[in-house]
Amino acid sequence: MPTNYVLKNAQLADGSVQDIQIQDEKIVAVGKSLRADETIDCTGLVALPGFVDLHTHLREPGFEQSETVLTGTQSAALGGFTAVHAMANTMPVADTAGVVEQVASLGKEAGYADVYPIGAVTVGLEGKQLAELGAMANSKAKVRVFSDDGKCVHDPVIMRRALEYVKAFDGVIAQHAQEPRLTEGAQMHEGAVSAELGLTGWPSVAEESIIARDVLLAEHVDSRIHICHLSTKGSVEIVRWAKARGIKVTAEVTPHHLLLTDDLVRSYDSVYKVNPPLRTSEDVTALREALIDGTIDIIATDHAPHPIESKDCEWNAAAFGMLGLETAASIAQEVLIQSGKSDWNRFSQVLSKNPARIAGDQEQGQEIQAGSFANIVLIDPRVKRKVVSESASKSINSPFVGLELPGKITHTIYRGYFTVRDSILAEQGRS
Ligand SMILES: NC(=O)N[C@@H](CC(=O)O)C(=O)O
Ligand SMILES: [Zn+2]
Ligand SMILES: [Zn+2]
Repeated sequence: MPTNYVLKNAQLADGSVQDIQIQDEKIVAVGKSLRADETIDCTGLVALPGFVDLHTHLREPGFEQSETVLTGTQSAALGGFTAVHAMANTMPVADTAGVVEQVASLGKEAGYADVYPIGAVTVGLEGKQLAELGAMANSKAKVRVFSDDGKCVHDPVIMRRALEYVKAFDGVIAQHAQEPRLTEGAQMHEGAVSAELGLTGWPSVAEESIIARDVLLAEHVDSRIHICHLSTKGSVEIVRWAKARGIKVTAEVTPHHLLLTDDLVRSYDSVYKVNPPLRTSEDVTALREALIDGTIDIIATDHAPHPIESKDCEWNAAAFGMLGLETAASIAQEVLIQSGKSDWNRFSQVLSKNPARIAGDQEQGQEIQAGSFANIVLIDPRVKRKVVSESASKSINSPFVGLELPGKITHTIYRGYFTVRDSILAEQGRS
């Protein structure tokens, strides 16, 4: 593995074509006619800061038959990610310094990406008692993002305390906005399709009412709130209103909510079962516009692997969740670039710079310039590819299999090392 090489003639987010010289962990120069021990021809490729996923389920500890930190970060590398934030709904739950340190050290051992554990907000995700946020923040894992994802922090007093607590270390609460009483037994989006299929609906208001409450709570205690997987037009309007008012709210959208609608549920194929549910085309349009105009800050995958037996059953019994790491960039390209509505600069903001900023990741999301850590992804935007079910993930619950999507990740560079080269995963991460 050369520690001194040049990526030749790569197109940067601003459209300029440059050489990028990398030495050890860092970018040492960006310019023309750079030389080093090895040269990699990047003509036609787009070079961007490595992607950062603020919402990944790595499933370890406890659900290793679905995914492990190793397989999840391999999948991340193939998708162009150099950092992932691992959700806390593991077993045991990541609600103590011990568990978050374990997840962080598994990430280091694997060596494919920075793994930042997300700490639970409440003990056991039970919504009753605040977890030891300070102990997790002060642990070796230095947790800054806290979430009960999978469950909503529905008690407003606990939410208020959590928001107040994380201010001390500039942390953020990431809320899974789902009013529990309004979604009891819910199986899909509540609307025309659920009525027709006779499935219990998940009304948009169940998401919107929690977001409205939480932005107001965040304003009241002057803290930061992040909204996970925004999925409705109404949610977009509330976030837009809150931002205009100066409330410190950030929001994410998943690739699947940018592309797919509840019409797909007519197939009763449980690969389309997800929380929050796939919504209507009107919602998809609003989410796309919000991503482009900055109301939505980031794309986060909500990569949620499940074993075959949890999906290969009737709709009502199937687990919620879908894969996302290896297809996220293609969907971002479809929505931002192929649509002609945005550019690589915005692409890079929503998949790298903004998630790194929200989470306070110091060594991620840096500009491609001398002095930055060499976390870089190279994309061939000209390629069209049909998504196949083979992937590095241990699970196969991708709703995108069979679809033709634009773009291909050719190389992922994590702290100077290739985790993916010529679209092939390195056998070992950064050991
Ligand atoms: N998105 C999902 O449908 N499922 C997630 C939980 C979550 O993100 O809420 C999971 O952990 O499987
Ligand atoms: Zn969630
Ligand atoms: Zn999730």
